[in-house]
Amino acid sequence: MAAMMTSEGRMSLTGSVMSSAGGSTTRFTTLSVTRPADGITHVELNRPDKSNAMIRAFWSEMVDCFNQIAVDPRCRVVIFSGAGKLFSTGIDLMDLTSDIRQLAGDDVARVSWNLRRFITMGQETFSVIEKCPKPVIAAVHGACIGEGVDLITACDIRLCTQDAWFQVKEVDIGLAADVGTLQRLPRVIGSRSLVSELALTARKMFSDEAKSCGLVSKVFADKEAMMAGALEMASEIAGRSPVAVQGTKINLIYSRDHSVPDSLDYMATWNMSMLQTHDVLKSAQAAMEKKSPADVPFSNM
Ligand SMILES: CC/C=C\C=C\CC(=O)SCCNC(=O)CCNC(=O)[C@H](O)C(C)(C)COP(=O)(O)OP(=O)(O)OC[C@H]1O[C@@H](n2cnc3c(N)ncnc32)[C@H](O)[C@@H]1OP(=O)(O)O
Repeated sequence: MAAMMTSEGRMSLTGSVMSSAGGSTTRFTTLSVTRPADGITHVELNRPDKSNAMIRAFWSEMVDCFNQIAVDPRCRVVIFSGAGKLFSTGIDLMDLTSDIRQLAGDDVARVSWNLRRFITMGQETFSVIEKCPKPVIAAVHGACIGEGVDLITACDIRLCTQDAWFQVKEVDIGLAADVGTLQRLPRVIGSRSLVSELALTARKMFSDEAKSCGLVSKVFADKEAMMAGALEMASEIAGRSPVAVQGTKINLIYSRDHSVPDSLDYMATWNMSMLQTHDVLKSAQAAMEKKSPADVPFSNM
């Protein structure tokens, strides 16, 4: 697959075409996938003229994209952002109404069955981020609404710009959020009271509050500064042992969903093989020699 420099000086995997480890290629219409530096994949929501509203093609493209990233040994960390003036206005409202109207089934059971499949497909769109062992850094500017919040709560790290705002908007369009926010947001920000307030009133939460409640870990002056910060953070992660990094993501998510004893048990089983990696010896030696992990060549995984 050809790699080339974009007009912005980034390394591009031929625009919105992504190659899996096996060499097959997928063309995305709603996502742009580039490689700005070694080990770093940048996935960008790419419908800027429609405020990155999420259409049905986006759902399946997300699944394909993250399943490919999961097995791409060249990718060690992902940055996720939105093209244009804002991150995303959530589900495409035109799509939503036509999808619901066109649901097949000649009685209530069959219509419900198909609606359930539709909802679980929507859920998988964002669950794939969590299932992908590579850490994902969400970089949010401007509005992040509805499904945009579903998306970022499935990411591992969230950054935003000073002008960013977040809105759990679903109650305003007559539904209970059903593709991840109600399940993940309470685990991201500690206060269930705040989660309930945001989800029940659909009020906007601006960047300062997002930082103080822990939804984001850093706020940047503007998008340029945020993307530079995201790239710097991604480089820090990409320079470390992929065995350590991916094991950390997987075990953090496991422990979020299980008891401490169960998680410790899982961890012990995980590391009984992973501790045998060469990366431990290499890293320990580098530490003794006062070298940075970034100076140690770790093979891809
Ligand atoms: C199974 C799953 C079921 C449902 C899940 C739902 C979760 C959700 O996502 S709920 C949230 C839905 N989103 C919204 O309610 C936001 C709608 N958008 C807005 O309110 C505004 O766009 C805005 C954020 C206030 C920004 O306004 P402005 O700066 O004036 O831009 P616009 O002119 O409105 O937008 C530009 C362009 O984009 C189109 N667009 C924006 N958002 C959506 C959207 N969500 N769906 C479809 N289209 C959208 C807008 O129509 C404009 O298009 P033009 O062709 O230029 O008119």
